Amino acid sequence: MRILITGANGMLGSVLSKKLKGHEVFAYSRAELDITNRVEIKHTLKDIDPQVIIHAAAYTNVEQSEVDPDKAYLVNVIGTQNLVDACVGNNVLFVYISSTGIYGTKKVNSPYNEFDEALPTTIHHKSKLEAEKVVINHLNKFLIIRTGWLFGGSIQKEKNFVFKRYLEASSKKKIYSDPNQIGNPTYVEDLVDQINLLIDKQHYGIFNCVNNAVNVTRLDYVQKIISLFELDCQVEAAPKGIFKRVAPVSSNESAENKKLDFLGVNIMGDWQESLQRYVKLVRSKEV
Ligand SMILES: NC(=O)C1=CN([C@@H]2O[C@H](COP(=O)(O)OP(=O)(O)OC[C@H]3O[C@@H](n4cnc5c(N)ncnc54)[C@H](OP(=O)(O)O)[C@@H]3O)[C@@H](O)[C@H]2O)C=CC1
Ligand SMILES: Cc1cn([C@H]2C[C@H](O)[C@@H](COP(=O)(O)OP(=O)(O)O[C@H]3O[C@@H](C)C(=O)[C@@H](O)[C@H]3O)O2)c(=O)[nH]c1=O
Repeated sequence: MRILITGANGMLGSVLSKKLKGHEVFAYSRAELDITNRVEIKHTLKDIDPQVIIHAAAYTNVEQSEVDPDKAYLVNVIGTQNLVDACVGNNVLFVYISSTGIYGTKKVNSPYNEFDEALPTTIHHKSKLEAEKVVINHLNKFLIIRTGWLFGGSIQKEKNFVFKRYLEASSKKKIYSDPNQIGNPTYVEDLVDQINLLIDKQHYGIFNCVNNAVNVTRLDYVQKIISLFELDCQVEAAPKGIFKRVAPVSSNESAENKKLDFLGVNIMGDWQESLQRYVKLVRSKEV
């Protein structure tokens, strides 16, 4: 299949670009294809005539989106609209990468599923939900993938939470992490396999796609990262106020893959096992 990938320089996009072997992949970084450039989008899609578009480009700075909402809406909503408009009338499968952060704050400590209403609380997550609506309202062949707390890929990527914690703990005896926010640390390699399976099996619609994690806090996550790197550093619960955020991010970004389970196609494994595989790669300098 001819697959076009946006955001190819990002944490997810770069792994998608490498891993979707067996397909004819056309991967574009921002420098090669800016999704806010409507004319460029139109020409590229006409030239490539893709059968699948995996749209992994986004403005992902949650904090900065509160300060500059126009930037978030321009890239995330209008950028998606530009791609969608160029697909209308073509028989292309559009895969949009969204976030479990869109569910908001209604549930306190139980995971969100696809039948929960999305009530986002931050500009970033509002922009992600608006983009979902653009896809749903204009296309009939789409996959919306709601994921969260991604890790993996090159250690140089800005969004690489795992490697950043490794660097921090390498130079300190004690670090802090948030004991109040829960979510599902999710390995990009697993996510790519899951997306590939959904495409192969011709499933369409909205899917939560996260690694299996029950009531896992950022503190649990960072403790596990540091223990897998075998660093001599204590990870303690951050006192209130240490991680002051501009964005009112939900303290519950956790989710379950209910629809994948119903359909018998959930191949997302346990987060700790996936994290172990990734840390092993980082330690052997393979990424
Ligand atoms: N990281 C996470 O924990 C989560 C991510 N997601 C979603 O997954 C997807 C991938 O995110 P992730 O890889 O982690 O994030 P990254 O920030 O690593 O990647 C996003 C990529 O989008 C590119 N981009 C930004 N603006 C434009 C533009 N105008 N035109 C083209 N490309 C652009 C960036 O380019 P450049 O490199 O030049 O800045 C970057 O490479 C996104 O849709 C994100 O919302 C969802 C939930 C959690
Ligand atoms: C630095 C640090 C942060 N934290 C906490 C504070 C804060 O809640 C959070 C910040 O991490 P991030 O910057 O990765 O968080 P954030 O940008 O909010 O991460 C997100 O990415 C976007 C794209 C999404 O869609 C979200 O759903 C989410 O997965 O982690 C720790 O617990 N320990 C630490 O050492």
